[in-house]
Amino acid sequence: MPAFNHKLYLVTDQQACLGKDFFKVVESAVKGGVDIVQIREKELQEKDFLKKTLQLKELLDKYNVPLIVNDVLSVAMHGRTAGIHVGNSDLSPVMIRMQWPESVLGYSLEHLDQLSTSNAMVADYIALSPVFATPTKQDTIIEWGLDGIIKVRSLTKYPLVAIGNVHAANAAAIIHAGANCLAVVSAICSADDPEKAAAVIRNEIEKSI
Ligand SMILES: Cc1ncc(COP(=O)(O)OP(=O)(O)O)c(N)n1
Ligand SMILES: Cc1nc(C(=O)O)sc1CCOP(=O)(O)O
Ligand SMILES: [Mg+2]
Repeated sequence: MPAFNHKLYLVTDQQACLGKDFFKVVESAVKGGVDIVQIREKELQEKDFLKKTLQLKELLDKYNVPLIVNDVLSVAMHGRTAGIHVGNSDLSPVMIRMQWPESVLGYSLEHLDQLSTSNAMVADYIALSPVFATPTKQDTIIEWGLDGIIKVRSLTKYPLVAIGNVHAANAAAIIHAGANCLAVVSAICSADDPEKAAAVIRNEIEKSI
């Protein structure tokens, strides 16, 4: 199982880029301090998803930043990416681990009782889904909040990724509560200056660990 030592995780969203060039947004975010990227495409057919993934991987390889694919195992594997993120409506982490043992595998935790399942156990990191409610993804079940992070932290040593309405102003509190990594969509993708936005969040993280 690869170590997951990342701190600032960009989850891409073409729409959230608000018309800015997708690849420039990602490159700027990496220059600002993003150290892992997930490509999340809900509208693209598999062929186009793979094409965009390969293009993004070529860019990220120059910075030695790993690329994770959301949901689609075939794209993640054919794109020779670092791994995959799945939630509870996707192919299960247990099935993925059997087919792709060396992948970086992320799993979304939506209930406390999922923490002791084999799906959580085979993952490399656990995403608190969502830490705060967000307009970017509305089909969520709970809101972990800071108390939820503290609770999950007390029960597991797995790396915890906080996602959902994460931005510069709450970054320090989320890290202090016990998250290892912050995952961000709109606070970086929708910023006028994604490099600066990433740098400010990264600085908050570094000050808080
Ligand atoms: C880092 C990270 N955390 C959580 C999610 C959400 O995954 P999931 O619950 O499968 O929902 P979708 O992203 O597929 O809508 C994520 N993608 N990344
Ligand atoms: C992709 C995603 N997954 C979530 C989850 O709760 O599992 S929330 C989310 C979107 C997070 O966007 P923003 O940083 O703009 O709030
Ligand atoms: Mg999913």
